[in-house]
Amino acid sequence: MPYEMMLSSLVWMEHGSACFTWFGPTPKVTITDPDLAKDVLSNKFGHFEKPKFPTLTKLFSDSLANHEGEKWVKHRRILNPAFHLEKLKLMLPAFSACCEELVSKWMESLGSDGSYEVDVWPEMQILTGDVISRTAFGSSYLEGRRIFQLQAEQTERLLKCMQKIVIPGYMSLPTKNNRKMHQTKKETDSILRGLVDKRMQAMKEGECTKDDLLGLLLESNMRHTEEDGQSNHGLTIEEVIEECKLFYFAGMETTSVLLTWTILLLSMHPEWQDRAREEILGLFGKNKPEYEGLSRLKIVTMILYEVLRLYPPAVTFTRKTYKQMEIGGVTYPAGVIVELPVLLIHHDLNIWGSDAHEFKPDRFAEGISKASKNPGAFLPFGWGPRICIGQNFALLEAKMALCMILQCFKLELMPSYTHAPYSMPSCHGARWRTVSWAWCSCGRAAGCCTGCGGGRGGWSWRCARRASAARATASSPATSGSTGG
Ligand code: HEM
Repeated sequence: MPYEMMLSSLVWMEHGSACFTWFGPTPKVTITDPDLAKDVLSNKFGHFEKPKFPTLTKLFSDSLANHEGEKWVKHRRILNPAFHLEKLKLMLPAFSACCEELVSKWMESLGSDGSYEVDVWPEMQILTGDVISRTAFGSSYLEGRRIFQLQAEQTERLLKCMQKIVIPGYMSLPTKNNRKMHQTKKETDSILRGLVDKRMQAMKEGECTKDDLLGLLLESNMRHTEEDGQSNHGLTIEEVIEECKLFYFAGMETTSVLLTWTILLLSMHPEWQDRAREEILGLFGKNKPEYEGLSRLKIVTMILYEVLRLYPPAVTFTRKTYKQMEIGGVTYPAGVIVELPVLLIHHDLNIWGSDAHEFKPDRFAEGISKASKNPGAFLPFGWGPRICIGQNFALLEAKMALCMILQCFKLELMPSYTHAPYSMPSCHGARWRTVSWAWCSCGRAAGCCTGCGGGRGGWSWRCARRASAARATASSPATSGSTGG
């Protein structure tokens, strides 16, 4: 675990809800009071910004997640409608097509005893990568898949040189790794440009649907060109390309981590698995889930919230003071990093009770606001103006996947699974954060991915210390006669 994170963690235990450390030469305050965290995230006076890493932004995605000020407002305004419920409903067939592929693959893999050992995390990464490909690129989703592979490779390479990235100019040196990263960016941009050009042509000829994410972004581009030719009103093609890349980074890894933990926890808590399945079969039987039914799922929603509380895919958020600013009675100068460790807020015994570390979906029975002593202490998707734009997308996708899996399979935990969760830089996708937190809910292990050499990066929860992912047994009720539905 990087030293500063260990230090933050220890200092926090010793000194309470705000503690001070250094991030290299930059002062850092870690705030665990949810009300103060929400003050920071709501950014009422515009005094906070996201910490900046221009070289990384250029190599990965210069998009909504990095923009500030008017540019952010413009991009958020254009992207928001793509995630409205009406649009999400149109994306449901893409969600279910991807889940159907997964379920069929598992079915075909069943052995003579009617069961199949599943390495859950990679399976969920493929699923959520496919969902992004299909919802972003519609019928061109197979070409989209290649982008997803390239983005994953790019992340792996970045993690390799993470320790050196703080050396000024390091990323401009012609090292093998750096050259490869520039090549990968070029290849990604060129595939995306090809997809965009093809789609623009089809849209001009009135051939093509505008209901996938790419279609919606291009519509904004076309409107701007047709109406007044001013770049203020729509996205340029380059901006569309950058936003498409962001969907992979922001939407793939996070949702796969949510689904992986959900499957793991349902395997560990068969009583909740049975309750979820009962609800699902009651609403849909063996039919394909539709939107109205998905929005009525109560038990499944409670389970997903509890998983997001215990293992939030984004474990910490960071901001930087842009001007002098007071937080909780302390005045900070410009340039201080403010870290908001959501993971710790979600496990605070004073807020969630003495069972805070346990899986108890019942705490969400009366909704988020009644789940703890502080209604604002549940922040898996962030808060304020920069709250996750894809939260409804992610929850709908997760519900669809769970429904279709539990309709067909009973999940059991493999005896070889070791429960030793720790946060780690995400090797197969990215949520880039400047600093992070390593902490273990079971108190047995904390550390970061030795394969990547640790360092700063995107962090997500990893579920087993030894295996690359946890394994679960899936057995088809149809063939094994077990209680699957
Ligand atoms: C379980 C799944 C997800 C989780 C836990 C999650 C979490 C988050 C969090 C915590 C933030 C705010 C970060 C901050 O304030 O620094 C965020 C922002 C964002 N998320 Fe998600 N996310 C998820 C899924 C998705 C999906 C599926 C998409 C898109 C397809 C997406 C797109 C974005 C974007 C574009 C932003 C930046 C918003 C802005 O800066 O205005 N996310 N996400």
